[in-house]
Amino acid sequence: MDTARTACDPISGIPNILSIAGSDPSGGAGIQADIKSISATGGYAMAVVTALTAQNTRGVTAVHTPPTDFLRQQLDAIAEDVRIDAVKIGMLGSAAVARCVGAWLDHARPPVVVLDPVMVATSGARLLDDDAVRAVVDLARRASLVTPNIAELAVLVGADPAASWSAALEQGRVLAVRLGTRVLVKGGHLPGERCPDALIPAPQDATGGPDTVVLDGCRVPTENTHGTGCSLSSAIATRFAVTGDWPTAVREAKSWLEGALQGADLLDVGAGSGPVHHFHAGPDPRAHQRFTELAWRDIGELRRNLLELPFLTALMEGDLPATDFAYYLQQDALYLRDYSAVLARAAAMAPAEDEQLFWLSAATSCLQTEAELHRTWLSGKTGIRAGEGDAGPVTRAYCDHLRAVAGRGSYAELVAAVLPCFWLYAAVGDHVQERVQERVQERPQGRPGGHGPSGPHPYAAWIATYADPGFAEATARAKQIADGAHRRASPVERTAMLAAFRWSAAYERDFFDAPRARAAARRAPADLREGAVLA
Ligand SMILES: Nc1ncnc2c1ncn2[C@@H]1O[C@H](COP(=O)(O)OP(=O)(O)O)[C@@H](O)[C@H]1O
Ligand SMILES: Cc1ncc(COP(=O)(O)OP(=O)(O)O)c(N)n1
Repeated sequence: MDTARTACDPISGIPNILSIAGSDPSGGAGIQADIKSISATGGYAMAVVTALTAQNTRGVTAVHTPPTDFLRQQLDAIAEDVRIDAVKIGMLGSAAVARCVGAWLDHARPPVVVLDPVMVATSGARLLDDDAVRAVVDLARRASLVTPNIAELAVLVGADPAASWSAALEQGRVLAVRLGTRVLVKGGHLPGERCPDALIPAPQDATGGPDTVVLDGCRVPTENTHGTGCSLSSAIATRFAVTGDWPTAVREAKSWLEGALQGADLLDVGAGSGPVHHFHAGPDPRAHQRFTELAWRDIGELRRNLLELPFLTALMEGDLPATDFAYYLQQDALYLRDYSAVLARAAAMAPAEDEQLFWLSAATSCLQTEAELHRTWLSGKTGIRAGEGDAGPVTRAYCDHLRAVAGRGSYAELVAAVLPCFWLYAAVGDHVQERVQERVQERPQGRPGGHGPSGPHPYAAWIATYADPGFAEATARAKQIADGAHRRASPVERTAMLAAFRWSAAYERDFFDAPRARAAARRAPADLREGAVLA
């Protein structure tokens, strides 16, 4: 089974996940748990029923298995119409059902298959007859990931259930070799305060590939653990379809499940082992809010600090030291070159042509602005030539942050990371323009704004560049794109967007403060300067 990065719908970012599993009418396990889990973790859920159980939180009283040709019709109906980004397989019940699903996998070839080899429910009820185990092993060879619990792991390797974490890991390794696929060993049924899981690579991956990844977790003190295996495997399938990385998918799914277990006692469902709270995080309230509103509010204090920076006050007053201004321009020119490359990356990741074109044009105008900075401001007025000078610590950190998001983050995260450069710069421009106008009205004869008793404003021409209507338009479009990306993002991505925006905003503020910080450092006694050798 091909396990390369999946391509879920690039526009919505919502993958289509198919659960092939049994029905648990009490809603805690089976397809009912799968649908809740897939939906809660950012996927679109589909379900094909393999078997019907009469079940509640205390146990299973009957199982009805519909004919396998009807199962095949359900599977074909979906595959003929819908792009399937990942499949999760749960209860199969019989060898015939397992073989039917295996034949369909060979035919439909979905890109990702997560198999939870359900054999026994928490209540102790058998959910797989004896001769079906071989058929499930056969099916497991076609899976991208198999997620047995301790008892199922023992059956699959033909041994007694592991009594310790190290024994479970050993059985997991044996199973991965036997099946030729990756295995998630789950510590849920072992004693102890911790509840680790471990992702064991497929043998072909293990040669020079990734090592076993242990994902630690704390044990949530609750009796309500019905359906944890179903919920976890569905969440992993969903998060893998979104992220394309197994350790990330398992980490995100496990962390979400921990929240669902913590919220389980809030539910009042049945007298036995109750279900977990799939929607513990609620429908993400941020889905209905604009990113730009959330983010702007989030950096309220930072914005106030930025507008009060001595650099801006001195710029407006016209008494900013020329060396500080030159340093600022020089760092800006260095920054713009990297920023342009990051914008080009956003263009490459953009889901639609109009967004692609927007980022490409922004990347181009950065390079043009950089050239203009050198031509008009740097070489002429400060004697600094193009490419001269090193990036200072703030420029370096800001560019590193942007490059890291461009390399590792999603499109939504990258859009959030590049936005402050548009938006805060525009806000600084508006602020400076407004104050300058106010002062002109207060002191029509004096600075700033032209010729007064103390002479022309030295930065009037620079301040005038802030009034560029083209930049205001581009800022409005970048904000609109960020709002769209946020609407389509998963809850995890929304959090990452806010963090990326917050970091960039902080660097943006520090960027305007960098000339002052540099001048202060230069005034410090020699033995306190960076790199000083102390006797
Ligand atoms: N009490 C608990 N606290 C935290 N995590 C748990 C708890 N019980 C199970 N888990 C986690 O739930 C997932 C399902 O594990 P497990 O219960 O072993 O499987 P199954 O539900 O298939 O029997 C695993 O990630 C496991 O670590
Ligand atoms: C219809 C159905 N499918 C699977 C299970 C067992 O699910 P699992 O998630 O392994 O749940 P617990 O063992 O934690 O209950 C089921 N009970 N019913």
